[in-house]
Amino acid sequence: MIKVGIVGGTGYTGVELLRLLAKHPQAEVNVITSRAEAGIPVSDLYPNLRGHVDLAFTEPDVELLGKCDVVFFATPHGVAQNLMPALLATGTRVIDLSADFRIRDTDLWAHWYDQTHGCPELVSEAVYGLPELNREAIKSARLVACPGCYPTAAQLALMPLLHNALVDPEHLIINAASGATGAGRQAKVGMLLTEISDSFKAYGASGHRHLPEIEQALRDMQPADSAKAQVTFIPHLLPMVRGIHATCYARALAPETLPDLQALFEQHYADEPFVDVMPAGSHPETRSVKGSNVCRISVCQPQGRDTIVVLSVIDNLTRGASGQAVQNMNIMFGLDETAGLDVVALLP
Ligand SMILES: NC(=O)C1=CN([C@@H]2O[C@H](COP(=O)(O)OP(=O)(O)OC[C@H]3O[C@@H](n4cnc5c(N)ncnc54)[C@H](OP(=O)(O)O)[C@@H]3O)[C@@H](O)[C@H]2O)C=CC1
Ligand SMILES: CC(=O)N[C@@H](CCC(=O)OP(=O)(O)O)C(=O)O
Repeated sequence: MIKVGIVGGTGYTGVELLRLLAKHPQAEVNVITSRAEAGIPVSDLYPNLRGHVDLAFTEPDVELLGKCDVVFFATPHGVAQNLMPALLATGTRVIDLSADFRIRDTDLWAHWYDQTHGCPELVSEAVYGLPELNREAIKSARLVACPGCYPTAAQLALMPLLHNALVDPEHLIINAASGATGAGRQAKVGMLLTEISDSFKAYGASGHRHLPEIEQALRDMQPADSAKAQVTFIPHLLPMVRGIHATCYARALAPETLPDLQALFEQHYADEPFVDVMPAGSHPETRSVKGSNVCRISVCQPQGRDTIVVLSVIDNLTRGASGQAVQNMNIMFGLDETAGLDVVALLP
């Protein structure tokens, strides 16, 4: 069994990791940390785990975590980078769900995250954990930086088009909407039921920290000689608990010679266990992926004009965070990529 540690077990991504790993056939959680809840049994805080997880929270301790084969960080930005050098020195491998190691340009990171990076020397070693893009590099990585939730939905939607250089990479538009768990578990007035229910709004329209991350991966998936990316990204808050819906718009470079897009998408993702290209004319819905690691996609070309639209849905906590983190662990340890993730979405 792979010995797993989790730093930050009381947030939504931490408890989602526990839900998935509790049923993983080849991994067991040995250490789960929380400074505020140290000493408290996990199942006291999360009764859904009663009978499945027999552990208590402990203080984060590098020596204890270093005895694990792999450590997940489910902590706010800025935490993993401070513990990373000491932890990697113990020989354990790390999967970071935060944004600390996602952006290769540390000045750009500092600009968007409003703090100086605490561990710039390890940034270039980190592998961006989008398996459909970086599977080979993930296999041998010591440090995997899991993509953010909006980036995952948008990057999977646009990858077949950019990989085949079919659209203008400098005129991409991503309108995406997230459920409230995307904002984490901390108490904030703006996330109260009374503030968000029965309403819908955009936020961060003039700039959201996922923009540089989205653009970096959109460049990585293009042929090297033409890699550019300029994205207009507008996130929205949906009055629901889980799920992201991204509507992505791209302009065809040569509309008259476009291949059959449905066939292109189906072929691109034919061997991918966690991307489902839906039949032409489908409208994927967030509830069809609730609690599962699948990204459901559909592509269309409204009125046959030169704008291509790709619709993409994920569960922000599963494919957008903890499920993708477990998928990365499976790849790193040479396991069946779907181990512990063969879950049918909860519908309705
Ligand atoms: N929510 C989502 O949909 C997604 C979240 N993410 C990312 O995953 C990470 C976790 O998010 P989320 O689960 O929402 O959690 P929260 O940010 O709500 O939870 C944070 C956890 O980290 C622990 N923690 C906080 N500060 C420290 C510290 N200095 N040292 C050690 N532990 C600390 C907390 O426990 P305690 O303070 O008791 O130690 C708590 O368990 C974030 O970086 C987030 O951006 C990524 C994709 C999607
Ligand atoms: C609804 C909501 O507030 N969503 C979060 C993003 C979700 C996320 O967790 O992304 P990171 O891992 O990069 O933090 C936000 O817009 O800040």
